[in-house]
Amino acid sequence: MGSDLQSVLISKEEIDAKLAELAAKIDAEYAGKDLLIVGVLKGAVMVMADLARALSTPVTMDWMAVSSYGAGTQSSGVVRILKDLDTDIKGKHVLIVEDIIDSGLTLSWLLSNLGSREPASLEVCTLLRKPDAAKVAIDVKWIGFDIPNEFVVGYGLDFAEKYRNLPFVGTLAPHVYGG
Ligand SMILES: O=P(O)(O)OC[C@H]1O[C@H](OP(=O)(O)OP(=O)(O)O)[C@H](O)[C@@H]1O
Ligand code: HPA
Ligand SMILES: [Mg+2]
Repeated sequence: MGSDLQSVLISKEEIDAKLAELAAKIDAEYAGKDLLIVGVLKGAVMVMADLARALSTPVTMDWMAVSSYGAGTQSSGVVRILKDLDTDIKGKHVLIVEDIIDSGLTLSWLLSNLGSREPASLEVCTLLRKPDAAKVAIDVKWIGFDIPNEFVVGYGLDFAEKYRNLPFVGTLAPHVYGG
């Protein structure tokens, strides 16, 4: 596992099973509708890739890049758009796909930003959520796992851009980030 990691919190098998479960629910919700899934770069790349392949509903995919964490383990609270959507979402059914909701600040900002573009519907699917870290309340329709308020890495999630390619979600040893 390497000395930088403290423990495996959610295994690859648990992630796969959860995404299959979420995909079945999303398929049922959007049957007969055109669905655009929007991945929030960079963290959501793994969830997007695996969730999209677990869905039976044909989807189109677009990406937004925002950043609020920089190189630290605390949200700066300031969300910057690094890359906007390529497509106009007016009148479309949009599902935002996230890796994690931590303080909720990123998603709260995204929901208001994308909501103002008048989509037909706007929902959220996230693999992880930290209920004890919430600074704003957000209505999230599909949640994979509620996790403790610890900094996690892997399966898209980084610490200073590292560890995104781990196939599981793990906790980082405090010495790595000065904890
Ligand atoms: O609920 P919050 O406290 O706002 O945190 C969640 C957001 O933070 C992470 O993104 P980050 O800004 O680190 O960019 P990245 O996806 O490129 O790593 C994560 O991917 C979410 O988008
Ligand atoms: O726990 C986390 N780990 C990695 N990136 C994050 N972005 C928000 N919370 C986290
Ligand atoms: Mg990050």
